[in-house]
Amino acid sequence: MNSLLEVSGVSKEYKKGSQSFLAVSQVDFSIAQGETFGLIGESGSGKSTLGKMITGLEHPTSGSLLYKGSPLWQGSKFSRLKPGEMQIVFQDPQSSLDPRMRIQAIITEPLLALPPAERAAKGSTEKLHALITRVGLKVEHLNRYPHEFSGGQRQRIAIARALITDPAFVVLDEPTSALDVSVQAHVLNLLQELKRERNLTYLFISHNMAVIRYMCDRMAVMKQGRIVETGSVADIFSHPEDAYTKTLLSSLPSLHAKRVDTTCLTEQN
Ligand SMILES: Nc1ncnc2c1ncn2[C@@H]1O[C@H](COP(=O)(O)OP(=O)(O)OP(=O)(O)O)[C@@H](O)[C@H]1O
Repeated sequence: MNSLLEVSGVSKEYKKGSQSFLAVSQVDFSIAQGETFGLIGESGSGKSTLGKMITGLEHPTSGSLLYKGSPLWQGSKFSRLKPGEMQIVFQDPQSSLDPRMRIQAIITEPLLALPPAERAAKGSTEKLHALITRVGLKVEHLNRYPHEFSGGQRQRIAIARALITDPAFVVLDEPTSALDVSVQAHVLNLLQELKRERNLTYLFISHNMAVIRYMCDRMAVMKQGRIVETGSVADIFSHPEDAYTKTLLSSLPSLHAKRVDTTCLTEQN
């Protein structure tokens, strides 16, 4: 298996005055090229902190993060191999989109990190129109503001913003948790399709076992900053070993549902 990302012994300690708190403790896992790797755990278990360390938004206290075999962190500096190679989509599109910016400016903002020629190529009118249409929105939406859209549409805008740089690796941090159930499956299906079309690798963070089962190839279960179980989704769902994983599975309403239910949905975008 070719690892795209290798996380080894990674910890994150937050300090507040004389107090310190270990949000992530000695975490190890790897993600192969083309895989969707799920991270599940209760609120506060360290999932988002891990996603932020991988994408350079938080600095690990210790441990190593290798991307394509090269360290992501050099001392206290995050070193991406190529700007825009990694992107992150956050849970709440309401707060992650600047209300004062038009959609076109929001989607093209990540291109500012790219060299001018690449910025021009990736932000061409043709590419922008193709991308906005591909995520299920319209070209005329580019002139509007975030408040003019539904939650599902706003998350489609956030997905377009993440993809404009043609990333290879995307962290999806609870990308559908803030959405109505009727909209969730549409956005999940869009993410699956985009992954296939663009040869993406995902780290998919969720607290919903059904969503992890639907989306992921392998997964890790986190509790209080530690990984308690890692394996293929099929193995963990059929033979969970850790007591906490068993608890998560027992709280799943329909353990035998292989898919997120898309049958009774109405498209709300
Ligand atoms: N910047 C910070 N300063 C101090 N503590 C923090 C900071 N960010 C996160 N924490 C703490 O670290 C722990 C892990 O938080 P994190 O957001 O990673 O958890 P999570 O598993 O993603 O939770 P959720 O599912 O609710 O998003 C929590 O106890 C949180 O309060």
